[in-house]
Amino acid sequence: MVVACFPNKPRTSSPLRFRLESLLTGSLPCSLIAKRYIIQQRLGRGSFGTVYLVRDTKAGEGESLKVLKEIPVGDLNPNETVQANLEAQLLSQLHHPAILKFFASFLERDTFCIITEYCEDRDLDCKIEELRETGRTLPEQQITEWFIQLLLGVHYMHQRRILHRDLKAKNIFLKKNIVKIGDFGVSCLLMGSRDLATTFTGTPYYMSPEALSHQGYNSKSDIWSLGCILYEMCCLEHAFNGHSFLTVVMKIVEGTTPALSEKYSKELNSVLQRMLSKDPDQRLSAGDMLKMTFIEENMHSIKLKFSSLTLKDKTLKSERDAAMIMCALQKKVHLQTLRERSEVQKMTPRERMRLRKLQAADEKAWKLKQLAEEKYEENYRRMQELRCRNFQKVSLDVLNESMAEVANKTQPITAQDYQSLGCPQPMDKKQPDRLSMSEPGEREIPEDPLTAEAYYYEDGFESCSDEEKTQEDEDFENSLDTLHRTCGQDSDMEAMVKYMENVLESESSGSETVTEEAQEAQGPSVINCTMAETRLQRMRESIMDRLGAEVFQKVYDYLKQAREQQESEADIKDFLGRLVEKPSDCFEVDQLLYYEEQLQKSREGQE
Ligand SMILES: Nc1ncnc2c1ncn2[C@@H]1O[C@H](COP(=O)(O)OP(=O)(O)OP(=O)(O)O)[C@@H](O)[C@H]1O
Repeated sequence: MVVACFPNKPRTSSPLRFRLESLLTGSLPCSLIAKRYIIQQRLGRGSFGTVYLVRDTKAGEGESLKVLKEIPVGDLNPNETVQANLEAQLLSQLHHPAILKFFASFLERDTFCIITEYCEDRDLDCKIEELRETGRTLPEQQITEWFIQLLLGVHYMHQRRILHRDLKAKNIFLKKNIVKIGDFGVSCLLMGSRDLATTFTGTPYYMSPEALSHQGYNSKSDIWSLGCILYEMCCLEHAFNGHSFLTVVMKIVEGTTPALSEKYSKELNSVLQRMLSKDPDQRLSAGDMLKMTFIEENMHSIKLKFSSLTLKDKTLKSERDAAMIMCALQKKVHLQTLRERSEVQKMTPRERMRLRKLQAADEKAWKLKQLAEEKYEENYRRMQELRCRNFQKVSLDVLNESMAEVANKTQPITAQDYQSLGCPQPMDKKQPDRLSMSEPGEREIPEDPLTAEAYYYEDGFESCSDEEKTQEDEDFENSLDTLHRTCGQDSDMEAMVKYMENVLESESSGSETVTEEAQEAQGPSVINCTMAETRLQRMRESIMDRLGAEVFQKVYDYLKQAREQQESEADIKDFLGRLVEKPSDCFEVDQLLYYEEQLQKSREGQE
């Protein structure tokens, strides 16, 4: 085995990385990245670069949190930069609810930045780890639901001739029970060649036999990785496990296909077997699997579930919107009252007096109306009582008598009543009243309650309705506008329902295999071997962090020699057991050696 060893020179931070870290630690004042992103927190570090949660200052409400992935790529020439941006543009045009949205990318000096959707419920790997730690498992229904979503996403990308090359639980993100595949197409965007992308992108546990034995990568290789993820969701451990890199590779290439426990349906197990077939030609494509009866039946029930959930969501949303409208209205009324008050302060004393009089009249008119109503009701009630009592003796005389009685008993509104209310008594044509005299122009207050109410309003207040549009009116209208826009947005669930409908209705399965050659139609990928070196350097740093620099060097030197001399697995395990607590901790050193060898080979091939 030819091994290329790279010097462990310390990495110099890129200017952008330094800036991002400074922004995060607060040593730099809050500033914008690419004129729009503000860093919020560091989410983690992957094998290519560091990931940050950012706020997009140009995004709409509820859509401002995004993810920035910064990847050091070394110096790129202008052609490479243009090509990288073109490929990134292509990725940003893909829309599927099961694919992590790729918003934008930009180059800043030697750092390539990718902006994607943010998934607040973390990744599937974290979820599986959490389940394992708490001794729980996922019910088959949930597994099938997530698996079908993944299948729909993979199908969508394969139809567009885009391969993932690194499907793994860590690249599946969870967002409100919707799964989203991250980094689709990114490997080719970053790697210098398809060969490099194939070799350096995959994660051993998920790599297909053909990818490991360099027999080419195609869409069926993504299906293998998806099968490994399905197994992991059911069993909470890798489908192909081992204490060393080589053991895992041997199990993948030559070992038996793992099966699910009895706990899971035989249909689900059969899907898994078809995905983990060693021969890529025997493996089903995403399109083929979506046409399987078991998958179709489950898709139907998920579609129904999602439709009813979105309906419920919409009802809740309408209620929320109604509350929002109410709140906006109350605010508007409150602001109008305040404005009226300030108008009053601007009035002359004479105007203010007139206003006070109008308000008092208002109050009195209301009280008068109440009083008239009460009297009217009382008279009516008495009349009814009387009618009842006299029902037996219906004679004209008696009736006349009764009516006279009623007339005596009814209580017309007296001058006293008016006085007690402080209201002017209506002008009596025969006997002009003192009060009414004092208010020239006042007319008679009618007995009818409604007319009585209107009595004092002849010289009413100015109406607000025909005033100019004010700021609060605009705010109010804007809030309705926002509401309207939000209502029009399709949720991920609705989009997923549409994709499911399309797949269920379509005749063809789209079963053809997407090969690397077909994918070349997109144009060559660019960002040279630097990415591979970056990845190896990151691996080296991460192993050293775990084992310590000294132990790492010992393990590295020993394994390099042992692999060259083809020593037995048992001997290697025995020796490593004396160097480290768990020989499996050396898994990544083995993997590093393998990658170094591959990179050396590809360099020799380029010369
Ligand atoms: N879109 C995202 N939303 C939420 N968290 C994210 C997102 N992308 C990445 N992360 C988190 O950031 C961390 C680093 O992610 P990244 O994808 O760079 O590395 P990785 O998946 O751990 O490894 P690799 O680089 O090999 O794929 C992980 O903890 C991941 O869960």
